[in-house]
Amino acid sequence: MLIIGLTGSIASGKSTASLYFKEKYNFTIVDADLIAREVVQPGRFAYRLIVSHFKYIPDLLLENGELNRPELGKVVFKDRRELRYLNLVTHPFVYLEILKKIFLSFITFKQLIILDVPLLFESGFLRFICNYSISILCSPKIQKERLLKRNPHLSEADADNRINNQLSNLEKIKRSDFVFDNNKGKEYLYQKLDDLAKSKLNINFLVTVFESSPPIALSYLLLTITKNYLIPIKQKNPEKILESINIDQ
Ligand SMILES: CC(C)(COP(=O)(O)OP(=O)(O)OC[C@H]1O[C@@H](n2cnc3c(N)ncnc32)[C@H](O)[C@@H]1O)[C@@H](O)C(=O)NCCC(=O)NCCS
Ligand SMILES: Nc1ncnc2c1ncn2[C@@H]1O[C@H](COP(=O)(O)OP(=O)(O)OP(=O)(O)O)[C@@H](O)[C@H]1O
Repeated sequence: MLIIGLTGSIASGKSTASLYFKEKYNFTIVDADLIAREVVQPGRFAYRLIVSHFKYIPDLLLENGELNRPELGKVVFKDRRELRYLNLVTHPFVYLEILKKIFLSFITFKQLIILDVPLLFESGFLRFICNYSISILCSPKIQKERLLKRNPHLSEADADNRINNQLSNLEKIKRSDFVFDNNKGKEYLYQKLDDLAKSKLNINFLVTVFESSPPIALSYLLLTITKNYLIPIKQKNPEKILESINIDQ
C-alpha cells in the first residue's frame, strides 16, 4: 500500500486536490481536519479539556453545545501558548485515529491512501511513513485572498495569524517530494495531479496483495522510514521553486 502525504499551507488547495483524487481515482482520503472536528465533539475527552481550559472565551460554545470553532480559532492563532495547549489535547487523538485508518486500509488491501494533513511536517512521525509527500502551495497574496473569500468571518489580522502559525512555504518545499503550484485555475492543478497519478501513483493490484504480507509490508515500511529519516530534505533548489510560486500572477 502506498501512503501519500498531502500538505500545504492554510487555504492553499489541499482539500481541492484530495477531492479531485477521490472523485477521479477513487483514492482513499484520510482528512486530518475532519478527524480533528470529530475528536472534539461534545462528550469526547478532548472536548472536556478544551471547555474547562478555554472557559474564559465568552462565546466558546454554540447553542447545541458544540465548540464555536471560529471564536476558538481567533484566540489560539494569536496566542502560541494557547495554540500549543489546543494541539496538546487534540493531536494525540487525531494521530491515533489516522493510524487506525491507515491500518484499516492496509488490512482491506487498499492500494493507495492519501493523508491530507496540514501539519504533516510539523507533526513528527507521520511524514516518515509516507512513500511520497506532496505540497500544494500558492503565493501568500493568493492564499490570503482565497482564505478571506472562503472564511468571510475572518478579519485580515485573523487571516495573518492563521498563516503565520504554520511552517513556511520554503520549509515545506524542502521536505516535499513533489510541489504543486496552485496559483492558477483549478484545471491547471488537476492537470498536474493527473500527471502525477499516471507517473507515480499507478499501482498494480497484484503488487498490493504481495506487499500486504506482514513481513514484506513491515520491511517496506522500515525502509521508507529509514529513507525519510536519512534524507529529510528532498529538493535540491527549494529557493528557486519558492520564487516561482511567489511570482505574482
Ligand atoms: C483552531 C480550530 C478550532 C479552528 O477551527 P476552524 O474550523 O476555524 O478551522 P479548521 O479546523 O477547518 O482548520 C483550517 C485550517 O487551519 C489550519 N490549522 C488548524 N489547526 C492548526 C494548528 N493547530 N496549527 C496550525 N494551523 C492549523 C490548517 O491549515 C487547517 O487546514 C481548529 O483548527 C482546531 O481545533 N485545531 C487544532 C487541531 C489541529 O491541529 N487540526 C489540524 C489537523 S491535525
Ligand atoms: N486553483 C484554484 N483556483 C481558484 N480557487 C481555488 C483554487 N484552489 C483552491 N481554491 C479555493 O480556495 C479555497 C481554499 O482551498 P481548499 O479548501 O482546497 O484549501 P485547503 O488547503 O484544503 O484549506 P485548509 O488549510 O483551510 O484546509 C477554496 O474555497 C477553494 O475552492
